[in-house]
Amino acid sequence: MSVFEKLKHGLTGSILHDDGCECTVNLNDTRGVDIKVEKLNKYFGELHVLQDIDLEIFAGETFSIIGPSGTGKSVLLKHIVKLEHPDSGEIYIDGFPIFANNKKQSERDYRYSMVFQSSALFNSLTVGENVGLWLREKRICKEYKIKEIIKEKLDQVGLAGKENLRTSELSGGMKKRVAIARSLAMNPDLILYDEPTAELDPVTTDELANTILKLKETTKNTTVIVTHDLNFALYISDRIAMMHGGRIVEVGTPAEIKKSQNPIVKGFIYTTTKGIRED
Ligand SMILES: Nc1ncnc2c1ncn2[C@@H]1O[C@H](COP(=O)(O)OP(=O)(O)OP(=O)(O)O)[C@@H](O)[C@H]1O
Repeated sequence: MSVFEKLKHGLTGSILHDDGCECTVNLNDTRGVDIKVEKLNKYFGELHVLQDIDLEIFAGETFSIIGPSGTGKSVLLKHIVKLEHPDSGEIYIDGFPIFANNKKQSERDYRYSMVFQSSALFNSLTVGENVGLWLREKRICKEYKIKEIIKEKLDQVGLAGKENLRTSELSGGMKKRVAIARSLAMNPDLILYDEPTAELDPVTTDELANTILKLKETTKNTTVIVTHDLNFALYISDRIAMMHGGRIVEVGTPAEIKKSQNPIVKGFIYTTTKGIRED
């Protein structure tokens, strides 16, 4: 399977040194990473999709990028995991320029994973097989340990005991949770979600929001979410950036975004919500 195929299925990683524990990678050393985007520009032909993007996402925070359709949110997210390359500018992860230098950053690189809009599960596999796929493929842990990890991750997303269900039997919300459990299997330092609430009904969206909030209590990773679901972003984020026309027009806490006097932000709030959830 090509790297791109793996990424399409939310699988990724950065597999490094053997630390002599029961897994070839020490999965317990998760940290949150700091992301600094500096003067990032991207063109697709004549289309200037990202225009001088400057942004800092702090280690461990849950950060959402909101904005109307076609403003470059997903393209920005793809740059963070190097699925796209900029025409100019740089992204620093923990101070390390990811485009300027291909050398390994330190003795312990960072691990990341992405949850795609479609969940992108393998339908021919069971829930447990989907969650353990990356660990098995990379032979990261012994089989008994992989089973433990699958159980733990399914527990964390509220799917305890569902290992043997066929993926095709699941509802959209359950698929999304399995996709998250699979992303968590490697204990990533950075987890990215592309439109996690797309295709979910309001109740399932609420459940997903609570799952992500609960995960925050037990994981140290940085979380970056691209969404046009403003209520969802306000509910789960530490901070939010609003994108419009390829630019970042506002960055702030949910309370600051709600009170923003920026006409673009006000317009977005007005047109996308029928009543913003109170704190
Ligand atoms: N690989 C590509 N080649 C050409 N144009 C692209 C490519 N990827 C994205 N675009 C264009 O870049 C612009 C921004 O796309 P992007 O997917 O980032 O939007 P978005 O803000 O995430 O909106 P949505 O929620 O609708 O996906 C769009 O006009 C899109 O058509």
